[in-house]
Amino acid sequence: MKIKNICCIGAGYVGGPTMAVIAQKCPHIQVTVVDINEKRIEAWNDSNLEKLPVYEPGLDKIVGEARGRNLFFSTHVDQAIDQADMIFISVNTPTKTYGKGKGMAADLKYIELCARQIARVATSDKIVVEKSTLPVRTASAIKSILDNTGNGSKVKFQILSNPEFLAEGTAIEDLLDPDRVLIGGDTSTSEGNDAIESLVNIYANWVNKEQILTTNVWSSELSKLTANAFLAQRVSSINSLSELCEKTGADVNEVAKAIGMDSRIGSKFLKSSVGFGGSCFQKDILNLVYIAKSYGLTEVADYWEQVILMNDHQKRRFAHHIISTLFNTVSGKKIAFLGWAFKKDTNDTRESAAIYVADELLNEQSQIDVYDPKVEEQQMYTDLDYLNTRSSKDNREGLTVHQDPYRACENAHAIAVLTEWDEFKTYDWQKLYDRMQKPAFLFDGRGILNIEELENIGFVCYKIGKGKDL
Ligand SMILES: NC(=O)c1ccc[n+]([C@@H]2O[C@H](COP(=O)([O-])OP(=O)(O)OC[C@H]3O[C@@H](n4cnc5c(N)ncnc54)[C@H](O)[C@@H]3O)[C@@H](O)[C@H]2O)c1
Ligand SMILES: O=c1ccn([C@@H]2O[C@H](COP(=O)(O)OP(=O)(O)O[C@H]3O[C@H](CO)[C@@H](O)[C@H](O)[C@H]3O)[C@@H](O)[C@H]2O)c(=O)[nH]1
Repeated sequence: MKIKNICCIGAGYVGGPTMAVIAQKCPHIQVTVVDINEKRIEAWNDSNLEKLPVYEPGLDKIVGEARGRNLFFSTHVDQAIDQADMIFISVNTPTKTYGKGKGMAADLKYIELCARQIARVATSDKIVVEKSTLPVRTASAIKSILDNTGNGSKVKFQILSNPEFLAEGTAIEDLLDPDRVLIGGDTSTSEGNDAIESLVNIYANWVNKEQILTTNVWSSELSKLTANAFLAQRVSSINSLSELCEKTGADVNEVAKAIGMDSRIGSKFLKSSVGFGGSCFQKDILNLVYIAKSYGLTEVADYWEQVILMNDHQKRRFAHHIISTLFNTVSGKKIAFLGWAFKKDTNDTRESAAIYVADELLNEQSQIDVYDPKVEEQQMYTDLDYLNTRSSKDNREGLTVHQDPYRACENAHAIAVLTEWDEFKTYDWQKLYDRMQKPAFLFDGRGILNIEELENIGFVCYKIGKGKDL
């Protein structure tokens, strides 16, 4: 089947950039991205490309090129579903916050709503593509809803799994030049194979066929969770060793370089940090743990859960190190945060380590002053309020947001680097030092600053994973 019209449900961090790239690379296909969030759609349609709801390097240019030509953002979900030959579901699948599986399982209510809506609205055959990250075997639930509700008896549906592997901050490069594209489908029927081929042909407009991998649906669904678990495991592994480095006089960056040069290990994802964040790693590993438990695989579940426990420890450890270094009290002391996003080059803050470190320090009655080049003030308060640790009013009193890093650091007792934004390396650190309380402490949670230079200025420095010479 030659696809002419695509609908994507969910205009978020995945739906927006992914569809923008498909539209740019396939001018012959009309792509409509729909969302129930009117504000988000308005922002995607803003004539000022700096106001797009997702910040990603290079995204503005691609949206500018394709929008209005064959890329559209709309709130008319039913209409877009009905017109499409292929529907991507790219809605959020957060960790459940209630009921059975609370705190572990993926909440699939948005996925189910989409499936029911497609079944209700569709009047012609559709290929439905799972773009969201889903527990293994979700496709069978979607198929059952599609086949048994609405027009399901008259209209034929094929379900594909096409998980997205882009990382935020590099989404456009990842989409334009992916390591692989994974497509899972019903390989046992000719209709299933035709559907797979339709999607392969879309990606083949810019991705080499050798990099487009086709599998059965369950392998595809499980590979996504597995990839994230392996990546996060590397970060937790190196973070666990950062603590040992600090005790023994080793330097975690040197250790990472030394082991990463072994081609069997590889050098990527070995950067020790204040802990991984982002909307995916924690959620997807918890989901994997939940699935393993639900099959009675206790050892498998415990093995992967440790990746999360290590990450929680790393965030807490960083906050406690700040407190103990500042003479065991931060009450009334001003701590400047450089960075709030979960990594550089994104405005996304979901599960950012900064939120948890701030929460620990606010519990100790510290005053926090934050500067982040891309995160909006309101988002930081929403992140803290979401934890439900204290009142909104207390969060606003405890945390102040600045537009200027030098103002954020003025009179601070300490600076903590929580995100690895490149601009932090270019600051006039002497000027920052001069404006701070003394001793001026610096906690580099991302290992990006030149500690020797900062110590020469007079800073008392802590760099994650760097032990003192014994
Ligand atoms: N963020 C990433 O880097 C990333 C990468 C790969 C995969 N994923 C996966 O992709 C999925 C989406 O993630 P995201 O970060 O884009 O989420 P997001 O929260 O940024 O976007 C999801 C959007 O879906 C919309 N939505 C929810 N229900 C809807 C409905 N019934 N009809 C129309 N719109 C609806 C929401 O309003 C929201 O705008 C998740 O499953 C996630 O795990 C995310
Ligand atoms: O060596 C490293 C690498 C990453 N991180 C941290 O790990 C988190 C996640 O980073 P990254 O994986 O680069 O960003 P995400 O956007 O969360 O992307 C991950 O999650 C996505 C959602 O599922 C997947 O699509 C991607 O392939 C996967 O990399 C961030 O806090 C990083 O700072 C480290 O601390 N050290």
